[in-house]
Amino acid sequence: MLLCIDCGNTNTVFSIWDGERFLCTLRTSTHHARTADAYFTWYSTLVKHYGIEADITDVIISSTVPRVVFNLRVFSERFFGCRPLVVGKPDCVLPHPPRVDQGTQVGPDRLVNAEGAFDRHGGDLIVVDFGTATTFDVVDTDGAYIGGVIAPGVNLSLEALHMAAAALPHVDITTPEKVIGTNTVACIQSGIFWGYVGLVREICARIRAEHARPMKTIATGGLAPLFQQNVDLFDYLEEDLTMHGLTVIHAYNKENGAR
Ligand SMILES: Nc1ncnc2c1ncn2[C@@H]1O[C@H](COP(=O)(O)OP(=O)(O)O)[C@@H](O)[C@H]1O
Ligand SMILES: CC(C)(COP(=O)(O)O)[C@@H](O)C(=O)NCCC(=O)O
Ligand SMILES: [K+]
Repeated sequence: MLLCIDCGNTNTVFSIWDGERFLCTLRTSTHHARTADAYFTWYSTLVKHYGIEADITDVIISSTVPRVVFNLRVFSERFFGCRPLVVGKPDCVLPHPPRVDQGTQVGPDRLVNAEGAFDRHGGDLIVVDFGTATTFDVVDTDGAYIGGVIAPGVNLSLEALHMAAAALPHVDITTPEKVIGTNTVACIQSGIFWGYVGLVREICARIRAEHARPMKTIATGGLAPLFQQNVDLFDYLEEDLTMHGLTVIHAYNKENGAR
């Protein structure tokens, strides 16, 4: 069985793939100082809790935080006896190499999203990932990642308002019913929610105009469901897109990779 690990700047997600489906999805906060032993204590407790018989033979990691990879490697080697495949490292080959400026280090999560989305939908796609950052990944007709857009994430923007303005409280994001807020919290929620709706619409429209071929949009990431509820922004919402991309890249490396 394959253990897929997606480490974002906020959350680290583990998912066990048995070759046909994901048996479980486990989430913890991302923390570079977490040790291999701490990962295993957390992981084995939850796997036992869910009654899963997991025989892990392979591990694949995508991490937007380079520092966590060391402990995840140790975790994989110590507890499953396998050397993990790490997206972005030279020994991990991609089915569709990205076409970007030379020397650019594309976030591995974005490359994984692109592969996952192309596998499910074919080419000419915009993947919108509502993570710590809100990213737009553009997938060309042949499946290559060809660039995109990085905007500040929803929670990051909320936190920035709170940090910089003495009278503004910390607010949780929701879907406001009205635009005109009649109290401070409602005003902030409206600004962030409708501001992001506008951001997504405008950026997608401009990408489409530049790309010149019809494109599908796919949303993923922790906060994607919030934006799918009331407004028609995306063709598909796929919460497991990054995990699916990891299974695609793993299978490709089994067939074509250096090991
Ligand atoms: N169900 C949820 N409700 C509200 N906020 C969430 C939920 N899931 C994730 N988040 C928040 O959404 C943001 C993005 O989460 P995630 O996609 O896990 O980010 P990353 O991949 O960058 O670690 C984070 O700020 C996280 O706290
Ligand atoms: C843009 C990101 C910070 C998004 O990370 P996330 O929100 O998933 O934690 C990450 O993909 C990254 O560090 N990218 C490197 C630069 C690039 O992709 O061009
Ligand atoms: K992400």
